[in-house]
Amino acid sequence: MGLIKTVGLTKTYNGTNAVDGIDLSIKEGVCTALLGPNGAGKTTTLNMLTGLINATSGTISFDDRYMGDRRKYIGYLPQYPKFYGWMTGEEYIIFSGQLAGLTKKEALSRSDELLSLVGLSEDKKKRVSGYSGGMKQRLGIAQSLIHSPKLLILDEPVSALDPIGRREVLELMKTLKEKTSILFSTHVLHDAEEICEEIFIIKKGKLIIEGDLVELQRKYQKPTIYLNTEEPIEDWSTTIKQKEWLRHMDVKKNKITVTVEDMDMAREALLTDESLRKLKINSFEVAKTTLEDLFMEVTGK
Ligand SMILES: Nc1ncnc2c1ncn2[C@@H]1O[C@H](COP(=O)(O)OP(=O)(O)OP(=O)(O)O)[C@@H](O)[C@H]1O
Repeated sequence: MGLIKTVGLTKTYNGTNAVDGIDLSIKEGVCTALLGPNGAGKTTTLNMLTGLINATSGTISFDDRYMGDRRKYIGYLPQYPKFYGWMTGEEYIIFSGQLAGLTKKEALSRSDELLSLVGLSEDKKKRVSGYSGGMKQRLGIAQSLIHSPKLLILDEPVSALDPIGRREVLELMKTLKEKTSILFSTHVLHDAEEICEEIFIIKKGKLIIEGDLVELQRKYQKPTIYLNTEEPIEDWSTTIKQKEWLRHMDVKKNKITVTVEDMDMAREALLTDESLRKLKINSFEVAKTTLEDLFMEVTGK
């Protein structure tokens, strides 16, 4: 079984399912992204996994090896973490450590270790109010690791950051995933593609695509021809519909997207097609669809 598994996970607010029967299995030793547009239900899902809110229905189970309250095994960084700006980074981590049940001495030593891990050793005596966005996120990640969790859950950890902050946090996540399983939410496919092995795409509370990132990238990498004509195309598609090389065709006014099995056959057939030759062609582009195309399509962007 996965490190954490949900069956039929559902959260209903005012009669509407914010999360609608999601079955997830988060693997150990893997970085997983929960992807989806705004309002898809990512935060609600993560909040149920962390135990911050209760599910309306469905179950959440942690691997049998980890007994008792699952919060012992989860480190969590919310989407909008709050810090005491007047504390130094070090004081904040020590304070968090003591809240997590460490003695002051243990918290001090753990804070040294964690602040070094997140690259904040040199700034540990500075007040948090003077930290950049990226530094604050890294401090938040250090805090979420205080009790050595098995699974680190990060809600949109880079969304609010400038490019430098994003890079800092993504690089840190790459280092952390070597030691800790990570589940993070994002609405940016590129972030997931950069650091994840597994992805779950949700939309309107439902899971629509899941699996190994490389397999999904391969699966959705299809040869495609994008055709653009001067005039809208009327009923041209009927000649193409029967072709064995055609996988899918989408005609929108003067734009045709033809996803094909065999690019050579398709190219030749299209370029010699009588009805097509009568059209004024503005562009004929040969490319490959990507997971990004699919993501854009399913998220309606
Ligand atoms: N406490 C609440 N009461 C009522 N509706 C809520 C509550 N929390 C979330 N929702 C609704 O549930 C849906 C999912 O919200 P959620 O915050 O989980 O989405 P999200 O994918 O994290 O979006 P974002 O990227 O904008 O944070 C939204 O329609 C939201 O308005």
